[in-house]
Amino acid sequence: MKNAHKYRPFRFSVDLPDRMWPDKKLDKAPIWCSVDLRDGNQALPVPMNVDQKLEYFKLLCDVGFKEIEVGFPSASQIEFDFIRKLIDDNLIPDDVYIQVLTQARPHLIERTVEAVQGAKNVVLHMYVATSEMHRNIVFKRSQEEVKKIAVDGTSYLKTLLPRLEGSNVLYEFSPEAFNMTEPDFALDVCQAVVDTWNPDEVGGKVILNLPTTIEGSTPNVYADQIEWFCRNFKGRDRIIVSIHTHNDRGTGVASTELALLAGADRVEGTLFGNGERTGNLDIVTVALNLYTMGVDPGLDFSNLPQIRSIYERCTGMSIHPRHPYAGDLVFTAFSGSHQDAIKKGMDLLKQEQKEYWEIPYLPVDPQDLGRSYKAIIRINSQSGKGGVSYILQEEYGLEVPKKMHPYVGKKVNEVSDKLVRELSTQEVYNVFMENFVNISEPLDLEDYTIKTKGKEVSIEADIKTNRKTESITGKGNGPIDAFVNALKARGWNNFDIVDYHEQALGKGSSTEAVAYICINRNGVDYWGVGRHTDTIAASLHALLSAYNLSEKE
Ligand SMILES: CC(=O)SCCNC(=O)CCNC(=O)[C@H](O)C(C)(C)COP(=O)(O)OP(=O)(O)OC[C@H]1O[C@@H](n2cnc3c(N)ncnc32)[C@H](O)[C@@H]1OP(=O)(O)O
Ligand SMILES: CC(C)C(=O)C(=O)O
Repeated sequence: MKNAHKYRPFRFSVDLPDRMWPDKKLDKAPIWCSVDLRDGNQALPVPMNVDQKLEYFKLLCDVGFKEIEVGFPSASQIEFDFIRKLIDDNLIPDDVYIQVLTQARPHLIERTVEAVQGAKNVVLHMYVATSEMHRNIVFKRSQEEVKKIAVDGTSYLKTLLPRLEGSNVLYEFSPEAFNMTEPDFALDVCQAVVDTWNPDEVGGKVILNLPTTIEGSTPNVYADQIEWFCRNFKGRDRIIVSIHTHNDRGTGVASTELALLAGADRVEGTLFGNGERTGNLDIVTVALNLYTMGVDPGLDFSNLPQIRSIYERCTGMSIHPRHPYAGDLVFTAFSGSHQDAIKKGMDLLKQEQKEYWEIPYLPVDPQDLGRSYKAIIRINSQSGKGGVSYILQEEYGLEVPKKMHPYVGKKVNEVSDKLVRELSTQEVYNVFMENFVNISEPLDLEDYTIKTKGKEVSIEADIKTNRKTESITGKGNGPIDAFVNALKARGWNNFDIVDYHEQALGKGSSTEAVAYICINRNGVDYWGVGRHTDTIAASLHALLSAYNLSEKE
């Protein structure tokens, strides 16, 4: 990268050697404000229409947002009409504040106030960019002149308050690009704006929203800026400190979390981080990060797939498969060691009543977010025996004995390696069935009869080979022992049973027996499985399967 010299180091840090935020903990939810319908919407190639906005607004209310920025009413007729519809059709829950954004220009302010007349609860949000870059490039004005835009805009808005008689009105001011503004100047503008609005006279607190409009530093620098601002603002109890981060450096979430440690009270963001360029802060992630630290976020994401589907339909955006919490693949392990650990964790969870969720590689219970356990393990050539046996157990109820896992895992791995792709659960099952279950060549059990006399069991079995059917007989202390002796007497010998397991599969009249038998032949272990409605038949098939597999090698 030969052009690094084009970019200069970040210049707007504060000097805060006694910073306190690194020792703080996130132990309560902030006030949340969704800006999906404004900042998110303004970044869409095709902004939402009124119907989509209505559906989205309902979604935000259902999730539990109490402050929702519903638009920039002076921007377009659609924005204006949507807000009017919300108010005129009484669609806003009584405990929800709608928020509207405007520049500090009189005709836009006036139109904004017109848009919200009659609303029960309103946040009037005005922004003026304060950064050096904006002052020089956009406004071409000095610090004092830019401050005057903010103060004059605030004064003008205040003169219109009588038009909102009967509404609960809060004022929000954003020094846009706060993070790239000289800290003293940002503080000075905000102080002047709050003094102009004078919350002691108007009532309520002023929301001072301090955005990283474009990210420009590491999150710790932003946290310092927020802590410094909170400490130095005169009349901290007259304001709510709000943060509004973007994600240009991919650290929108981190910036928000550190800024909360640094003293911010309120967070603006969007679902899944839709917004300008690389997006706004993803509120879902911050809220669920709190949740997974044991803090109730006060927002309900227990049906994330449904929220995601409404989001995708209304915005036309899609969610990356690895998007935190919401992506298709975030609860899926393909790799063997992860699968092994997840299977062990899930097995323990079934056996023990645990106080805390503790599954390696699954930081959150998928079911808490409306996801299932179905896809937590998927099989490809990176997968191992633990994952394969998890699928067989969870999807097909097959309790493959632990010592057999490596044999099944190897077969499945070979198939996936050969196909160079993921295997469906059905394919995993097929590999298991075809390679281990009821293997009937060269020897097949056609029929058998068991007789019991005292403790002795005798068997007569018809065994079909590729040429003919032979009847063999044997005695033993149980059916399997008798069958082994019958086989050995016929000369199909030179093996020992070294392991045996059985299970019932299914319920009621459709219950089947599954037997797993391991024989050792010439020092090598071979596992076979028998599946039958009859328990003894299942065991005999398991033994023959193991024997047949040893013959194939
Ligand atoms: C960081 C953010 O996301 S801020 C929100 C951004 N969102 C949007 O812009 C979406 C909605 N915006 C719009 O529909 C339009 O831009 C409107 C309606 C606000 C204004 O429209 P127009 O006046 O036609 O155009 P435009 O936005 O280009 O206006 C630029 C002028 O506003 C001035 N301006 C920009 N921001 C502000 C502000 N916050 N307060 C006062 N004046 C401002 C500029 O300096 C410029 O002035 P100039 O003409 O003297 O150079
Ligand atoms: C209007 C402000 C808060 C904004 O959207 C930003 O700075 O990103």
